[in-house]
Amino acid sequence: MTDNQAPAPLAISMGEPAGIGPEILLSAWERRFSASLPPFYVLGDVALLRSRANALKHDISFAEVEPEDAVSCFATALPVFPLKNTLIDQPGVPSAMNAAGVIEAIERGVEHIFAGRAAGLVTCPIAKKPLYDAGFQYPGHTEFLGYLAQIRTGQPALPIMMLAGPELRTIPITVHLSLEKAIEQLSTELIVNTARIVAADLKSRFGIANPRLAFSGLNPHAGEGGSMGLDEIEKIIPAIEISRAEGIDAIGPLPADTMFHARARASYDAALCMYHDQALIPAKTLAFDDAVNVTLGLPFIRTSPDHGTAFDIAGKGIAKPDSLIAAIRLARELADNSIPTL
Ligand SMILES: NC(=O)c1ccc[n+]([C@@H]2O[C@H](COP(=O)([O-])OP(=O)(O)OC[C@H]3O[C@@H](n4cnc5c(N)ncnc54)[C@H](O)[C@@H]3O)[C@@H](O)[C@H]2O)c1
Ligand SMILES: N[C@H](C(=O)O)[C@H](O)COP(=O)(O)O
Repeated sequence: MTDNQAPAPLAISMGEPAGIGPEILLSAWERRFSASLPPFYVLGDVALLRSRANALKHDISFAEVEPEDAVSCFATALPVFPLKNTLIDQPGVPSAMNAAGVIEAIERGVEHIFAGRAAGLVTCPIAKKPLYDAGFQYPGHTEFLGYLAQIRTGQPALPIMMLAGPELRTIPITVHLSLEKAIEQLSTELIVNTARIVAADLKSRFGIANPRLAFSGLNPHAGEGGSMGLDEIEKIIPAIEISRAEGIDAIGPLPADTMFHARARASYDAALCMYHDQALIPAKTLAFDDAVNVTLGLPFIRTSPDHGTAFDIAGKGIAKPDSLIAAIRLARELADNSIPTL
């Protein structure tokens, strides 16, 4: 970007076509003025978006564009960068046939960011199963984006999932694994590496000068002194001690059942949790409509709504765009405030 150019727009991948991604995109664009949304373009399939708009009676104009033209047409038409792969339009019925297009949208978003054509990537939800059925090797966006960053920079990436809502930020240290495998994967090294990235990104991207991190226990009552499990003594406490020695303001291990009430939340800026549900249940319970999934540890900005594909309501026109709107706003804020690392 030069001094007299508008900042690059945000790219939004359309996500799973059979889910609510297409319709929340339409609704978000319709609220572009009332919600003061920054310009964005969709990496998607115009025919599918148009057909969903017609079915749901949205009166929307579409413009097939290159990213550079998205800002100028954003006020009057929903800008769409067309994918090479076409997508089947069957709300509520996911198909592995759409996997190539779903993956292409994410890849192109990253390509546009590295080319300076997009300021950040917002991803609409994907369903993991149809992608796995088509041979996709990554648990979700988070790990796939880490891979894409790594092949572009040549640097190893440890992408970290964070759910950020108005009152709580949580990080699952292990993510899309069975509980049994999550416990196996949990290690002092993984906890320490995660804490380093969280502390660094809360400083550089979220403007928190000295982030306070709270670590959960794994077992009931954080192990009750070793009588309900040894993971706290063997893995978590050593990780907290290493983090403190590195200058991170770290507390814990805290019993996970009592660390999310309002008074407890006031004592930290982010909660590092040992497995997926420990982190995502409080985040989504407190702020399902407002929380955003942010990937830390990447050399670019990526946000996403906190919810999934919601097949049960896809195509019905009742999906709320609020979390997507929050994800768009946060991506713009982070892109504008972060120190560029590309
Ligand atoms: N970022 C992502 O890509 C992402 C995130 C979470 C889940 N998923 C995927 O989504 C699929 C479905 O997951 P799930 O059923 O556990 O969760 P979900 O978030 O899709 O749905 C849970 C419940 O919330 C409702 N809901 C979700 N979003 C809504 C919205 N915007 N407005 C109104 N109601 C909404 C749904 O109708 C459903 O009743 C899975 O395949 C999962 O892998 C993807
Ligand atoms: N576990 C996440 C959630 O429920 O919000 C999720 O599936 C998203 O994962 P990716 O952003 O890695 O696709």
